[in-house]
Amino acid sequence: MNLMRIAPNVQKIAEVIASVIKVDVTIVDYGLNRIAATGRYIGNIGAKVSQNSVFAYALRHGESFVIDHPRSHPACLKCEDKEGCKEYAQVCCPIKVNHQVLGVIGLIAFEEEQKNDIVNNQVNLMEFLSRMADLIATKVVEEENTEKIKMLAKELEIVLDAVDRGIVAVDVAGKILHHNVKAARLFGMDEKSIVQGNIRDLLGKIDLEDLSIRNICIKNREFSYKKGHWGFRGIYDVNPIVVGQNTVGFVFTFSNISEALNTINDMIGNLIETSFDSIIGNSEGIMRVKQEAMKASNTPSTVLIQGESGTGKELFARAIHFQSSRRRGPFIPVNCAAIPEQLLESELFGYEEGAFTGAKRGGKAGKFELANKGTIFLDEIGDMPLHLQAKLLRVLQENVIEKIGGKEYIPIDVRVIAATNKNLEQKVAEGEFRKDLFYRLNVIPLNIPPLRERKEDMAILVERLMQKCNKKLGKNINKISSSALALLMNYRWPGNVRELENTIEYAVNMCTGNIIGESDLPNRIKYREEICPGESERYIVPIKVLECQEIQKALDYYGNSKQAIDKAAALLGLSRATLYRKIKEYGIR
Ligand SMILES: Nc1ncnc2c1ncn2[C@@H]1O[C@H](COP(=O)(O)OP(=O)(O)OP(=O)(O)O)[C@@H](O)[C@H]1O
Repeated sequence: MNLMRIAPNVQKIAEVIASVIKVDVTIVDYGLNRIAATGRYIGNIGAKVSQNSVFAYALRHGESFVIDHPRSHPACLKCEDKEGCKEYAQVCCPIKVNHQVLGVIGLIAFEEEQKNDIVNNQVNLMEFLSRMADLIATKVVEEENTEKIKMLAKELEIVLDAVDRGIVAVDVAGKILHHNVKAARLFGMDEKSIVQGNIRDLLGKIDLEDLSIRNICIKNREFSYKKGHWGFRGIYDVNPIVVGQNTVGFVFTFSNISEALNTINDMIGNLIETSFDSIIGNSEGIMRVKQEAMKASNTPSTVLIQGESGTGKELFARAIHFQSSRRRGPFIPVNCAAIPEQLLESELFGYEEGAFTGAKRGGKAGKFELANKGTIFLDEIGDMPLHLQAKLLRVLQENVIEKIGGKEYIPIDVRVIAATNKNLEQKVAEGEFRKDLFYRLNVIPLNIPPLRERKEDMAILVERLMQKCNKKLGKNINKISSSALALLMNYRWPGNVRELENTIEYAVNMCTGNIIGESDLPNRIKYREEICPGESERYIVPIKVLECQEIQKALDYYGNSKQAIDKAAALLGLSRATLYRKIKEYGIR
C-alpha cells in the first residue's frame, strides 16, 4: 500500500489539518518521501527526509508522541540538523492499516505560542490526528480496492476476449449488459450496437421469464441468425446469474456451428494423414489406378471406387483427399453397411431437437455437416437403402442437406468419394440401386484390382508388411523363404491386402528365427499350394482345406485337453484316433 498513489488527497488533508491547528504539517510515507506539506516545508514536497530524522524514528516506533523539548528528545538524538533546529515542538502520528505503518503525519511548531497550544491540547490533538490518519488509511485502502477491481475487470475482459465463444451477459429483461469481442464479431456488429441491444435481437423469441422461474441452464440449443447480408447457424448455452435467491440475469454463450465442427474435425477427423506413397505396389494394375486417383485429386468431381473387400479402397480415398485442395478440411468415413438402416439417415444428415422420440436435446449434426469443406467417404454405398439413395442424390445435385425434422436447407461444400465391393451395375440392373445415383457417383470410376490379379506386388507388400509388424511386435524378421513366398503367391487372397496384412502378422508372431518359413504360415495357406496351385480357376474350396478349417474351429472352441479332443471328435464325426492323425497331418497347432 502506497501513500504516493493518493498524494493529492493526502495534500488536501494536510492543508485541512494546518488550517484547523494552525501549525505546519508534513506527511511522509514509508519510504521517507515527503508526500504532502504546508508552511515552511511546502517547497520540499517530493523530496526525501533523512534516515535519522524524527519521521524515521516515528515510522520505526509506530506510535504517536509529542516532542516538547526538541534536540533532547530520544527521537532527535541522531538528527543531523539538531544544532540548527528552529522547531519549538513536534507531534508525530503514524498512519496504519492493520498494524502496518504506511506513513507519519507530523505537526511542527515554529513559535512558542504554537508549542503551548500543542502541549495544552495534547489529548484532543492526538484524537484529531489519529482520525485524520485513519482517513488517509481508509483512502489508501479504497484506492487499493478500486485498483484491484479495475485489475480484475481487465483480467476478466482479457479472459473473456480470449475465449473462442461469444459471451453476452443480460439482465432479466434481456438487456445486454456486457459482451466479449467474439460475440460482436459472431453477430457482425460493432461494440456500440451490440450493447444497446436486447438478447431478443440476437435470438428472436426467447422466454426469459420462464427461464428465470425455472432457474435452469440450457445447453447446445441451435439457432439461426440473419440480419441483412449477415447470417450464420449457431448453438448457444444459457446460465442464470443467481444472487441470493433471485435470478438477476443470464449469461449466453454462442458458437458458430461450422467453427465448432471444424474444431471437432481438427481433433478427430484427420488423424491418419495418407499419401499415395503409402499405397504399396508396382504392378501395372495398381500403378494405373494410382495415376487415375492422382488426377482425381485435382478435381471436385465425385469418385466411385470399386474393388473387392480389403483391396485398399479407403486407403485410396484418403490419399485422394490428402492430395486434394481440401486436405486441410475433414475426411469423414461412413460405412453405410455397418450402420443400422433406421440410424443411417440421422448419421448422415443429422436431426433437429424433438425430431423423434429419443432425439437428443439440441439435435445432432450429421456426417455431411461434419465433412463440410472436406471429403465424405461413403464406404459400402451398395448397401444404402433406396429411400436414402434418393436423398443422397438430392444432396449431390443441390449441395444442401435437410436434417430430420429440420425446416431449412443447410448449404454444404463436401466432396463425395463412394466405394463398394458389390457390382453396382448389376445392382442397378436388379433395381436395388438407383441408376441416376449410380451415374452421379460414377463420374470418376476407379477399379482396384484384387491381389490375386497382381501377384507381382506380393514380394514388396510382404517386405513392407513385415517391417510394419516388426515395429508393432518388437521383432526383427526381415526375410521370407522362397517356398513360403511361393505359397503366398499361390493363394487366392479372398480378403486381399487386409488378409495378407493379417497373415504376415500371424507369421511374424509364429516365427522364432528371423526368416519366415512355410511352417509359420496359417494352415489355410499351407494347404492351398498342393491342392489349388492354379490362380485363374474359379474358387472352389478343396475338401481338405474345409476339413482342416473345421478341425481348427472345433479345437479353438473346445481347447486341446484330452476331454476337449473327445468332444471335438464327436462333434466332427470322427474317432479320436482319426482326429489325432488329422491334427498331425495338417500340422494344426
Ligand atoms: N496397396 C496397399 N498398400 C498398402 N496397404 C494396403 C494396400 N491396400 C490395402 N492396404 C491395407 O489393407 C487394409 C484394408 O484396406 P482398406 O480398408 O483401404 O480396404 P477396403 O477396400 O476399403 O476394404 P473394405 O471393402 O473391407 O472396406 C488397410 O490396413 C490398408 O492399409
